[in-house]
Amino acid sequence: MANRNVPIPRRQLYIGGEWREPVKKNRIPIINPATEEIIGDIPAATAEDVDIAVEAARKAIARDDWGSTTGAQRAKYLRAIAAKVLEKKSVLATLESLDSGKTLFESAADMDDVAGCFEYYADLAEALDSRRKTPVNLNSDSFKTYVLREPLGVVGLITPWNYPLLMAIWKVAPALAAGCAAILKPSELASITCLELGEICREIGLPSGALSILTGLGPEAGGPLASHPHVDKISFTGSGPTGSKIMTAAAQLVKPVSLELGGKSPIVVFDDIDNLDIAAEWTLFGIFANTGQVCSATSRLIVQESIASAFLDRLLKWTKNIKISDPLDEDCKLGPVVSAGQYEKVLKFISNAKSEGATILYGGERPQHLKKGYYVQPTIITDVNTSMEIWKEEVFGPVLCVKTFKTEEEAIELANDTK
Ligand SMILES: NC(=O)c1ccc[n+]([C@@H]2O[C@H](COP(=O)([O-])OP(=O)(O)OC[C@H]3O[C@@H](n4cnc5c(N)ncnc54)[C@H](O)[C@@H]3O)[C@@H](O)[C@H]2O)c1
Ligand SMILES: C[N+](C)(C)CCCC=O
Ligand code: NA
Repeated sequence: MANRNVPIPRRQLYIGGEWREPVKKNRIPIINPATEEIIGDIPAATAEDVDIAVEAARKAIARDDWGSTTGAQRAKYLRAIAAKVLEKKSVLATLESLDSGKTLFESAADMDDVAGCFEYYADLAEALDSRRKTPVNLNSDSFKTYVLREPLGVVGLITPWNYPLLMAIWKVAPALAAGCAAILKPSELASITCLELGEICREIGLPSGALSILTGLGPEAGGPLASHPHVDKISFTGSGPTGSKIMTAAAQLVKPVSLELGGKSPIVVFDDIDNLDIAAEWTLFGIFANTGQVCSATSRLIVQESIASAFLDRLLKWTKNIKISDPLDEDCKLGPVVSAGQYEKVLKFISNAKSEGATILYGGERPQHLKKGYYVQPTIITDVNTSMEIWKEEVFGPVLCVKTFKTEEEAIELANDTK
């Protein structure tokens, strides 16, 4: 049983290796989506704090204790972070569930992935040393030529709430492995574990300024980071519309940018499948894991007409048995969505689908046994056509839409019918 009373640490911004109150002293409430209660608050960074963090990052790169490290030295820091994450796994997982509504099982698995990711990039950092300077043979006596692999500089990392710590460290770990100085701006909807990463970096003695963590709102903290002239690259994971804004800001400075955005992935089930149960299990996993809040969620089921009825019967039977509860409950399989905004958005998608003529085969509402919390029933929608919003747009919630096909060509065309 999880300890629901894990205290929520009250942190400041993590800048230049220390905790620093935001210049404007503002804070943002932390809401537990399972109870709708305010359980703490996080600091809200603004452009002024971004300036301070960028300065700290530039200093780190100029200092020998970060700027002149070998990959092997940086790998030691990454492995120390991984070990601390595992040591604190139970508390971190509980904090992640309280903040984001993820089931405790999923949060714990995320923490294993976080540690694994730091280990993976530690290996790559070590491997970098022998490749840092590779000669290039130009068949010329007049020139000596090399390829030098160097860190890019200061990198800004802006991340979403669906895997709060995991999506952040998919960027932090490679940036540190490469020897960059990183500034992380996590999502304001779930930042607790990212701030705890700051505490871990302090505990293991990561050189100051190698990583700063600025919590805060997108336009107020993420915006100034993306458009800062001394941030050499932006790496962003989040929604398409925000990605487009980030790319626009970066383009003004011809700044490199990586974007990992949303999706509307298909899962295709053919009638020659050996085991319908396994297909049903993966279909449910694909759309209901993390309450459907996954960029790669398989939100469109495309099933061959001849088995559609039998397959849907099976899906329906299992969907009705999914345990929806507080994510810290044992055996919880479906927690709430992350926020009131996300809850409204998901319900609106469902009501729009209904008005466009689709059938809600199952779900579509708040579960009756839960009076509080941003819970949505696992939902299956049929009688969908390809011009409907539910077929085209990312819901980012526990909502599966279904279409049938006759031929393989038709299945492929439907699968690829996405922007
Ligand atoms: N491709 C992937 O690997 C992947 C992984 C996880 C999530 N996602 C996508 O993320 C989306 C859900 O996440 P979200 O709701 O947090 O996305 P979002 O775009 O609303 O926010 C992502 C981040 O951008 C920040 N932000 C918002 N406006 C900004 C602005 N104007 N300037 C700078 N930063 C700004 C937010 O504060 C947050 O930190 C979904 O579309 C999902 O598919 C993709
Ligand atoms: C592989 N994970 C852990 C499901 C992460 C998916 C990232 C997108 O939301
Ligand atoms: Na939260």
